[in-house]
Parts: sequence; C-alpha cells; structure tokens
Amino acid sequence: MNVISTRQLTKRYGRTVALRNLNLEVHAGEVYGLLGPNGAGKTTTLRLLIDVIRPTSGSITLFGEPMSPRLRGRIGYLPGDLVLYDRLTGADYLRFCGAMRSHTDLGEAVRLAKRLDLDLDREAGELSKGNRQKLGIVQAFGHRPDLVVLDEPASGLDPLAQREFHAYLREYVDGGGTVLFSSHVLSEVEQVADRVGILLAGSLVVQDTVASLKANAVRELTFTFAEDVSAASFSGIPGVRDAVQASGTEVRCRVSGAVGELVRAAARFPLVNVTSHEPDLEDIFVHYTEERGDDD
Ligand SMILES: Nc1ncnc2c1ncn2[C@@H]1O[C@H](COP(=O)(O)OP(=O)(O)OP(=O)(O)O)[C@@H](O)[C@H]1O
Repeated sequence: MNVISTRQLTKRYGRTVALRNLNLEVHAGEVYGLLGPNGAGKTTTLRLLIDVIRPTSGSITLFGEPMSPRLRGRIGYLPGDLVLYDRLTGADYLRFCGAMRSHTDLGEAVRLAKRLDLDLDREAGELSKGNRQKLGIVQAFGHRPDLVVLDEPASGLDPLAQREFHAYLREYVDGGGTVLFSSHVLSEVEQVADRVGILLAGSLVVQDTVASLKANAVRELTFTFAEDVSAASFSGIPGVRDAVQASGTEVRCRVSGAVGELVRAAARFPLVNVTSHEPDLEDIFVHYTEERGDDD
C-alpha cells in the first residue's frame, strides 16, 4: 500500500518552478530518502505533503485519502527550520505540542529523548544546535504517528546520536511506521533508506532501491595487460560508456549494467589483472547531476 502518493504535483513561486510534475510513491513500512542538491525542491515537497503550503497543480493522497484534519494527527513532522520557544524546557515543549495534538502521553517522547541522550529539563534557549535538533525529532515521533516526514533530520547530530536515531528509524518502520526524509548527505541516505528518490531542479530524475541503483550504475573497470593493448579495442562493446588509455598496458572502462561482454573481450588479450570500482550513492548522484547538466 502507498502511504504517500502524489500525481503530477507542481509548485510555482511566481516564476520559479520549485517542483515539476512529481509522481512520488512511498510504501507502507519503508524509509524513503529524498535526495537533492540545494534548491532542488525537497523542502517544498515535504511542506506540500504536510499541507503547510498548497500545490499549484496536481494532487496528494495520504493513506489512500486526500489530506484532512483527521489525517494530520497521523503525521509527525520535523521542519528544516525548527523554531523553539527558548524559555520552555524540552518537557514543556513536548507537553505544548501534545496539547495541540490532543495527545497527552509523553511516554514515547521521553523514551526517545533518553535514547538520544537529550535532557528534557533544560530550556531550549540553553540547548546546543544538535540538542535542539534532537528535541525536534522527539516531538515528530512523540505522538506515535503512522507517517513521519523529516527535513534534514541528521543535521547537527553527532555520530553517536545519528547511529541511535537510525536504529530508532529502523525499529519504527519495523513496527509498521513509514518515514520520508530529505537529505543531501549521501552516506546517511545509503545507510538508512530502503528506497531513494533523486530530485534535481524540481524534477524526480530517478526513484529506486539503493541496491538496484547500484546494480545499474556506471562502474569503472581497470584492465592491466602483459603487453600494450589499445583502448579502442573496447569501444562499441555493449554497456561500455567509454574506454580510456591509462597507459600502454592499462585500459580503464566505464560500464553500465552487466560486465560479461567487456570481460570476455578483455580476456582475448594477455590479461594480468582487473580491478573494479563499485559505485556508491555519491557516484550515482554525481552521474545523474552530470547527465542533467548535459541536457541543459
Ligand atoms: N517561499 C518561497 N518563495 C519563493 N521561492 C521559493 C520559496 N521557497 C522555495 N523557493 C524556491 O524553490 C526552489 C526549491 O526550494 P526548496 O527549499 O524546496 O529546495 P531544497 O531542495 O529544500 O533546498 P535546500 O537543500 O537548500 O534546503 C528554490 O529555487 C527556492 O529558491
């Protein structure tokens, strides 16, 4: 089942098209990472989904229904620009958020705060950036929502807090929750997301599992031969993007998809060694960004 489904979702700010015909599907029980460089439209997407801004055109369905006040209570949200009341303690702030949602049980929030090593007795004005972020995360999950939408959640968290937060996310989705989060920290998305969407200049250019993106990504194979072999021998082989002469006896090929044809071709020469550079999410991200740049 799709917890989030958007159809041709578009948002313009005057002449700026922040989001263009977005068809996003987030499945129940998954962690979905929305990636993109600054200004790509991530925050716009998240704000549309939680109904703080309205689309120029297109539609949004959450839990199979159009947004309504009843649905709001099922959603937790961490904004990218979290505003806290400096004189309220963390506990006061959580009670305040709870009262607005008619959810007075702070049990889950207190448990998560403990896990993240956040002192709820301190006033927000005294908290460091990372601890303010933790309080924002705690309020997003505190009312036990079914869907949580997080804008750059790991921003400011130290590595230990990040690890604990990621473990919590996994437990939350294993318990039936669904998470959509935005990030431009590729390693974070790679670690924690089941599926990834890459937004570039307001358009979703790819949406897939991290594993599948990697399997289909361009990888680099370097062949070392016992004698000089020309890179031209490898151009035109299915999957080969380009073949570069690294030295007389060394050829570097960029290949997408299966590498069998290329390896068979290389084996016709006196092959001494093959090394493969496995693509990570960063390579994939750079690839789509460059491809997009080439189109423009
Ligand atoms: N309120 C607004 N008025 C005018 N333009 C806006 C407004 N909000 C966003 N934009 C523009 O819409 C585009 C998308 O912005 P958005 O904040 O969604 O990007 P983002 O991917 O979240 O970026 P970042 O990673 O920097 O937070 C940008 O060109 C931005 O300048």
